[in-house]
Amino acid sequence: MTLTGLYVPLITPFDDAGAVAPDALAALAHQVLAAGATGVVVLGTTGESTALTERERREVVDVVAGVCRERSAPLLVGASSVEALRALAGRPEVTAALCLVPPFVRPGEAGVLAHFAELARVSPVPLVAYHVPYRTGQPLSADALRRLVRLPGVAGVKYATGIDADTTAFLADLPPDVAVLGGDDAVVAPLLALGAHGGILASAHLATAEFVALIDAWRAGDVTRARPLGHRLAALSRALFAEPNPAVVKAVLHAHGRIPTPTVRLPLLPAGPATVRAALAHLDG
Ligand SMILES: O=C(O)C1=N[C@H](C(=O)O)C[C@H](O)C1
Repeated sequence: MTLTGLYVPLITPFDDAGAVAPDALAALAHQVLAAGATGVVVLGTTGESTALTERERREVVDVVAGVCRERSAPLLVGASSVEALRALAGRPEVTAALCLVPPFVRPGEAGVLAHFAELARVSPVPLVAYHVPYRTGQPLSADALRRLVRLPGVAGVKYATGIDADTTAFLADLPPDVAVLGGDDAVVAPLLALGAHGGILASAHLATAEFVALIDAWRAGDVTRARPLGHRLAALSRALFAEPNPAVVKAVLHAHGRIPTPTVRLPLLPAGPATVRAALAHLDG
């Protein structure tokens, strides 16, 4: 299995009472898949998974699994512990688990590799390692990344770092059948230019078809089309990430009438009006 294309990490919409809004969630999944996304992700950072109860997490997976079943679309689910991975057994819609490099502990590269080897051993589905060192505090060299994606049961990596010497070394020498999906929205275009297979991009709730076109253009080597589109979408991503994700994405979706409220749960705070106006101007202006 090589994962390619655009995967939209869905926000979790809340209603006026602050509960998960299942109909709005299903509608969002339908909208982005109809606009050309290859698949969707639930319970990522963008889904505020750490602010949901266990029951809400199950509800989110149930709702979006239903949409993916109907549309035969791949579904990735955030699951970073043995318990969360085992809960994915018996869910045929789940293509892979998005599994975070252990945060905060900073176990070192050998610890990260041992951790993923053990999770892959018990997981009922392949793992996509979520490498986001500015959140986890754990860097990985090109050599460690290569060893990580060669582990049995690891299908690829969501790569959410800036672009540095380890990035170029890693992408220059990728094992076959391994997917690199960009997860740092503002630099996904250069990552695609280096050979990434697609992206997991919260920004792609908006301008979904354009993000699909960006991935297609870089993968086809159509630089004339890809470069200006990449610049435009990077500016949109910068506007959507001007405050902690997904506060601005939710505010814009709400302003467009696609979700019932812009509510985010603590510790996130609602996006400020000027930030939301600036993001809307990128889309509507
Ligand atoms: O939820 C995700 O998956 C994503 N999280 C990133 C983050 O918030 O740091 C951003 C990316 O677009 C997708």
